[in-house]
Amino acid sequence: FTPSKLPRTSHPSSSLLTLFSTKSSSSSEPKPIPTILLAGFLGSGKTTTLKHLLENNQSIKIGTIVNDVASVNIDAKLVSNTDSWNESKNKGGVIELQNGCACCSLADELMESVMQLTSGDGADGSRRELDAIVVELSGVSDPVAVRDNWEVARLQGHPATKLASLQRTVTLIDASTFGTDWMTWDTAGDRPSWTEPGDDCAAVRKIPELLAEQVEAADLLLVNKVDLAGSEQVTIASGLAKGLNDKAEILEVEFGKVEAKELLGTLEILKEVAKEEEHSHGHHSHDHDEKCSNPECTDESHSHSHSHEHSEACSELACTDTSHSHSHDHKAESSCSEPGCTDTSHSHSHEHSSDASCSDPDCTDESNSHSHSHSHQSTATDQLGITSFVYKQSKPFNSQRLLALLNRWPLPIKESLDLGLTMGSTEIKEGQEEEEMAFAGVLRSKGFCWMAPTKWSGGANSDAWRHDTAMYWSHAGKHFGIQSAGKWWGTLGKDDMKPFFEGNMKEYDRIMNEDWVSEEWGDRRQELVFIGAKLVEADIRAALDECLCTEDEMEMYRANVRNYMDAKLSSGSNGPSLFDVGKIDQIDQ
Ligand SMILES: Nc1nc2c(ncn2[C@@H]2O[C@H](COP(=O)(O)OP(=O)(O)OP(=O)(O)O)[C@@H](O)[C@H]2O)c(=O)[nH]1
Repeated sequence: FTPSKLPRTSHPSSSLLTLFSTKSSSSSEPKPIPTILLAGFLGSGKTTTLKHLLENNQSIKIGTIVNDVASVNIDAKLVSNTDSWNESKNKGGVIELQNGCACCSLADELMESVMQLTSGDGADGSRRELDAIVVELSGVSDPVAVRDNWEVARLQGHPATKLASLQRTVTLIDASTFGTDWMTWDTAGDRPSWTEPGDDCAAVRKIPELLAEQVEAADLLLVNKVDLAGSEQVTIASGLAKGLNDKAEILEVEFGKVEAKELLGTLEILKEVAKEEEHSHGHHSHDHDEKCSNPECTDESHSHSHSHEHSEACSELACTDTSHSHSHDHKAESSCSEPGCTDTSHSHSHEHSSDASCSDPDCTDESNSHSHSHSHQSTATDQLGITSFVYKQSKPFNSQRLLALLNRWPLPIKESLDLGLTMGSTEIKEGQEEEEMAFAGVLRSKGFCWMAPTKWSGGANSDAWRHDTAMYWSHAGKHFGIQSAGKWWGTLGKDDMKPFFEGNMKEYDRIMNEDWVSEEWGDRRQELVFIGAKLVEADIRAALDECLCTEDEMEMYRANVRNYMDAKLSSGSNGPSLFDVGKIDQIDQ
């Protein structure tokens, strides 16, 4: 297990490591089907979004896998119904994942469902031709864990990963509750019907942690229910989401109304489908440009979802179709950043072809679909003053001083979050310690930390294990926790590490370049990300620096390591057990 990565206590699913065929792929194997994870809290609108996708795309054949927490999978029924109503040629099929979460207990079933979905298509048993697979996760699933499991399966050659490739995570956010949920003390088990009795894995999940994981994993964030939420709630939800994950595209939507290409994230799917259709039906699919509003267009087989050239027509008053989200496609040109475009109901997502005009230095989309979301979200984030920084140090924390600081850390309450986000919360009030106030604006912090042992001897009371153990620090909303994250790579020599990276030397090089702080200490380090509203970075850094071991403490640390090793060696045991990888994870759980 890689000590430099966040371990998921119950994943990767050990059962995924069970036996399956590791046949090597042959060139005749078909291209894997692009697979999308649809995540989001309970009730955020996943099923609504999925239904909208199935109802409003006439040419993409989508297979769905629906995971619900309850023993009766209502979502699967809803989706199945929608799928059945599709024109028969586009039916993708629906598979239920039931009574557990796909991130752990159902990991194997997810793989099997993919196999099932892509195998027979009924009568002749031939392979079902799908353009995409959408997996609707349960409201308490962690998409990162699903991806981790998938990757383990892929590395092990699971046949499902040859049939489908996990490409994208789309997370729904309920704009009307996001701010409140962020500041709750609840665990998922505290919410009626969020989890099934006995599903302890899901029940103990802290709601803000789940929210953070779901948001942070996303390639696309759909801030849903904007009709229900007030504009301030939408601003807070979008701003918080942007602060947690500034790499994701963010769209504000209602009833999950988003165009298929936004959700699926790749125009390749659509292009291939369009090509196929053109071949088989002649001219059937058409570009949704000016002709789209052609009053004579009577083609009922498509949804009349509109794409426009970016022109005055963008704000076309005559466009009264309420069934679609008015997400607009533009050709890349100077008018892309047109200051006059004030339509806040759409996302300004851009589609343009890869040509000379695509010289935007910020454009990193390798697939060339160049899907951009901008302006409204960044404005929201700017207004909220959400920023982030990384705290990196190559010394351990004095554990007692750090814990004392954390005890004084004022975790914000809901009211002050709203206040903090809209007015700034880092103003120092009379009688309050500057250091405490420095942390008031922190909404999320996470990363690895190195804590110096406090007792090198004393049997069960000894915490010498800290020397080897990377700690994962995770704070979301009111919840704060530090737990073991496995061993530092520095417990091994550079050469001993190499066998762990066979086939992935890039990661080895990355660790050497980015994480390996010194020959003496290896990758032991502090690496903490802070995200918050109007953070006073210098004060937070100063408060944390105060907790680092002093030079004298470092000398003592070194002496203790030497003594410890000498004692171990002279005890005649099989070498320094402190450095045995994989033995002490459970100590502080
Ligand atoms: N007003 C409003 N209601 C919405 C919107 N999106 C979804 N809903 C409603 O919210 C409720 C929950 O939506 P679902 O799509 O079932 O949510 P979900 O994420 O699939 O829920 P779970 O599968 O139970 O986690 C339904 O009653 C929807 O009709 C929206 O944008 N606005």
